[in-house]
Amino acid sequence: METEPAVPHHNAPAAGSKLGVHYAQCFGCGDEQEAGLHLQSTVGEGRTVHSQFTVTEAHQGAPGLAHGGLLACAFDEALGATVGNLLRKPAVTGRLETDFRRPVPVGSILYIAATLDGTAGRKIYVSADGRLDAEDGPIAVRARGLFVMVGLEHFTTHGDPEALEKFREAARNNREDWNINP
Ligand SMILES: CCCCCCCC(=O)SCCNC(=O)CCNC(=O)[C@H](O)C(C)(C)COP(=O)(O)OP(=O)(O)OC[C@H]1O[C@@H](n2cnc3c(N)ncnc32)[C@H](O)[C@@H]1OP(=O)(O)O
Repeated sequence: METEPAVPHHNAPAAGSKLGVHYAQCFGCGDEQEAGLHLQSTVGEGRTVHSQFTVTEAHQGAPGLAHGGLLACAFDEALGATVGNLLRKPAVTGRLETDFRRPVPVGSILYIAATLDGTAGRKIYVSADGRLDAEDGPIAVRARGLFVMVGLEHFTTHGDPEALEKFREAARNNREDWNINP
């Protein structure tokens, strides 16, 4: 199947919009996960989303340095936020590749710029660069993801139905932040 340019949903938030927390318990962005990444994202021009996260002591692998798997988590979140908010269709990560180019010290801020690269049927291709301490800082991590669009039954069948209902209630009350309906 041929890859086509990804076309943002007509209700996708405009450039400059700050994206809210999509789920309070999410390790990537949730505000009820004390040791989580607390990633914050803003829609950029075109098919881009800019995210930031501050590396804390809770995120270490080696002393004073971020754990690689945790950095991959930040990219999963940043890419997922890009897919979810620009396309406004439920999708999950099928494949995530990360290139670790420089160590990321505790205390640094990672600036992640993600772009929707294209779609092919249910497949969504998305990629991102993570730069150290400034939007034009040196690239520390690069990632490419393949997300797969899923029906809401993916979450009802495999997830926690009670938590999902609370999530849907929050989404109904805050449609501007997140819309789980395709
Ligand atoms: C705002 C939101 C932010 C959220 C950020 C966090 C996002 C996440 O972390 S999601 C959690 C992690 N991911 C998961 O748990 C997903 C687990 N995997 C699954 O449920 C399934 O394997 C799933 C849904 C991805 C695909 O299964 P299924 O629906 O049966 O589709 P399937 O036919 O296998 O694949 C669809 C297409 O994707 C392709 N594909 C699926 N997985 C991969 C992969 N790993 N590599 C390459 N291609 C793949 C298939 O080849 C197929 O391609 P084609 O249409 O060309 O034949």
